[in-house]
Amino acid sequence: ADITAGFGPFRDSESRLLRTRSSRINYISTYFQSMWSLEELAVRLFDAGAVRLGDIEAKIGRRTPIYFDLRVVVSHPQIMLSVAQHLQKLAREIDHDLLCGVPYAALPLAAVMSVHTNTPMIMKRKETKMYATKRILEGIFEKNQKCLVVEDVVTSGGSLMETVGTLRSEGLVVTHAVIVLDRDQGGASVLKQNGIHVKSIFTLTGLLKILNEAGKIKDETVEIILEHIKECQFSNLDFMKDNLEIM
Ligand SMILES: O=c1ccn([C@@H]2O[C@H](COP(=O)(O)O)[C@@H](O)[C@H]2O)c(=O)[nH]1
Repeated sequence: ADITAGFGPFRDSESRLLRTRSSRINYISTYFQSMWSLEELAVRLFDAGAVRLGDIEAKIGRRTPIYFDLRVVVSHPQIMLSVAQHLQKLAREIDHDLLCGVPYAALPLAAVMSVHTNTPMIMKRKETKMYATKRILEGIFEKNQKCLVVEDVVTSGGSLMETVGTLRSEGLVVTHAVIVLDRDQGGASVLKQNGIHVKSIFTLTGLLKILNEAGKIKDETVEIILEHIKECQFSNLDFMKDNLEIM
C-alpha cells in the first residue's frame, strides 16, 4: 500500500521522493502506527525520565514528591508522537480553528498536532517582541476565531490561564484546553470557573495507579504523593492575579 498517498502535506512529487528514502518512509509509517494504550504511554514516559520522584522544588518555591517533566519528550520522537495522538483524540470533539501551545513544553506537542491535523497554530511569546512586529502572538489569526490551548501539566491552572488571558486580550475565543496531566490539585476546577474546560490524557491519581501496577512506583511512594495532593489544593488564582490580563 502507498502509505504516503493523500497524507496531508506530503503529496505528488514530495510523496514520490518520500517513497525513495527509507528513513522518511519509516517516519511516515511511525505516523500511522496504531496508538499506544495509556498504560504503555505512561510506562514509556516513566522510562524516558518524564516522572521524577523525590523532594523536588517546583514552581514559586512549592515542594513536591513528584514532578512531571514533559520537556524530555523532544528527545523521544515516538513518545512525542504518541502524546500528540492522545491529545488529538481529546481535541476531536472540540470545535476549534487554531491551536496554541503554552510555552515551552507544550509547543512541540501543539506543532505535531497542527501538522497531523492540518490545523493552523499560533505561538505566544514569553515577552512581547520589542522590535519589528512587536507581537505577543506569532502566526496568523483573526478576532473571534476559536483557539484550543495545549498544555503539558496543570497544577493550579495559573500558567494555562496566563496564556488564555493573552489569547482573549487579542480577541480570540478560548473555552477549552487539552493537557497531558491534571495533577488533581484543583487547577481544572479553577480553570472551569474561568470559562476553560480541561480534558486531560492522565490524572495524577490514574497515572500513579498505572505506574504502581507496572511495578515502577512503590506503594509507600504512592501514599506519600496522594497525601501531598490532598494537602496541596488550589481553589483560585488570587496568588497570581497581578500577572493575569483577563480572568
Ligand atoms: O509536575 C509538574 C508541575 C508543573 N509543571 C509546570 O508548571 C506549570 C503548571 O503549573 P500551574 O500551577 O498550573 O501553573 C506547567 O506549565 C508546567 O510547565 C511541570 O512541568 N510539571
